[in-house]
Amino acid sequence: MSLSSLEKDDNGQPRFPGCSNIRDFEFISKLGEGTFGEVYKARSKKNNATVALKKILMHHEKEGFPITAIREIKLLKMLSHPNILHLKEMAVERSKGEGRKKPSLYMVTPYMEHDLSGLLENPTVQFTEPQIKCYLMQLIEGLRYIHAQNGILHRDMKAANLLISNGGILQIADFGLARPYDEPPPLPGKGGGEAKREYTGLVVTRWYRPPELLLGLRKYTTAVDMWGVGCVFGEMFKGKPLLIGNSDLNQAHLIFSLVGTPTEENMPGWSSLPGFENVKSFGFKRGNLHDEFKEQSPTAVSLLQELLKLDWRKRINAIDALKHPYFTTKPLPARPGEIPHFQDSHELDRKKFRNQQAPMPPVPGGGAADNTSNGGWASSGPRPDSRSRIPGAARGGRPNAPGMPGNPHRRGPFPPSQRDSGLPPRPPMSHSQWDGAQSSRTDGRDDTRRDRFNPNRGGGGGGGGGGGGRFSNHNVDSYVPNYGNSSENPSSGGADRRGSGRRDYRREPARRRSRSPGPR
Ligand SMILES: Nc1ncnc2c1ncn2[C@@H]1O[C@H](COP(=O)(O)OP(=O)(O)OP(=O)(O)O)[C@@H](O)[C@H]1O
Repeated sequence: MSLSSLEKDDNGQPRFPGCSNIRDFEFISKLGEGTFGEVYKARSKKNNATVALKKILMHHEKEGFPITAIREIKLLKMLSHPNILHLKEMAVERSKGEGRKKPSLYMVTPYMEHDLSGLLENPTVQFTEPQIKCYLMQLIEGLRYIHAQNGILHRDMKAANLLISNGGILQIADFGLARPYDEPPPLPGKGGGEAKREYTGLVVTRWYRPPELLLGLRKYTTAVDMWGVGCVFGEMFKGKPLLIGNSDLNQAHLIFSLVGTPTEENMPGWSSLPGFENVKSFGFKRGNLHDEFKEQSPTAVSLLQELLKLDWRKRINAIDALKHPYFTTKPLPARPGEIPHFQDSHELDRKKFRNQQAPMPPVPGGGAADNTSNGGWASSGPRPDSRSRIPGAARGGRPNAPGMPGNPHRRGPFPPSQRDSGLPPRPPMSHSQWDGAQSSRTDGRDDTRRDRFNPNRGGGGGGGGGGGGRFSNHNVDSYVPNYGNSSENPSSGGADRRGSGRRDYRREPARRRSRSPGPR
């Protein structure tokens, strides 16, 4: 196709298929701000559709289009599933009168009213068990599609990357760290299987990072995403992230406190992994998962245990997880259309939620009062039965906050002043960032929160263990990527954009990035 044969836009610029001009959209508000993109709510002037526009940030213009964005676009274009965010098109923004300045690019996706992290933070929202089952099932459906049907690893499973519409549909988003998986897809009854090749270890946000990655396994599998599912599942019950580690070592400690310490029986081969030396002195722990989730049903705890298995080869895969009795035991999963509408809740709304008044008492019949201008229930569907509301899944503030009365598993209707102090911070950043980088985040989990972060507040368990090596017992990671190994150089790919250090690429020397092929 020649340029001259293309349709032209209002400025006489060629209009590529699948690519709009940013002026075709009216910006409404900012939804999110990640390391690699800013996300806005907008309306299409062409068809009035509400969309999300993710601006691809060109931190280092000279180096061209970021590899993470190329990967994300390529994968999202390839995938088509109700539980995977749909990339509708791209939009170009050409700045006027700025000479040869490169245009900005936006990914255009349907607008989703919530992300799971924002929804869990919304004090007016109370999850019911059918609702949790409904979201969890859709999450696993999405993963079965990418793992078993498309051979893709997501590698950044976390609540903030799970988008939820007011129609009750959950979609997996943020494929910036995803990659094709070069092994046979998972098979029924075979857990995660084993990988033959090595991949970069600098993936997955710390709180959702599985034990094998923390211990340095490079031949990892789709089971890394399933661990994240277990963390998200637990988070839906608790109303806050399940394992809030303040360093990689502390993360491992929290994991072992919950599911027990590794042995050659429950995690064969663990003593040969690079991180072994640093955790071997932790001392035996049986794991307190049953206690932590004693209010939940036996089938819920059973599925949680399957997802949070130390042995990645035996960790349940997406195909088998969908067949777990949890989904066929009463209360049954809600149908997406039955879930009530909630006030829009994104990561950036966290600040707003923290300033909100104490929540209204839940309206009869479950769910929560909607305090948006239309007031009350915006739901078109029936409200869930209040009897199916689950213990421990109550909403409104971080449990376990100092001085909090009542059940530690419960997100009770605490006054905002108390909630405010109790929010978990984002996973801490790398040492270099702690040394004074200014953050551009404005979402209430902004980096300034690190000043207030109490390293001993991570939900039980101290660092322990020896320093150095893969882990250290400081409040920062010693887990620094080795840029000497070019085949594994993660620096421009974003592998470390979060996770072990949330390294800020804007601060990486350009010469490192330019050689980088991104995370592998
Ligand atoms: N289609 C969408 N509809 C509504 N909100 C969205 C949409 N896409 C993204 N968001 C919001 O923007 C946030 C960041 O999006 P995304 O994770 O894709 O960007 P990112 O730059 O990779 O962020 P991070 O570095 O924090 O992972 C999401 O958590 C969500 O709150």
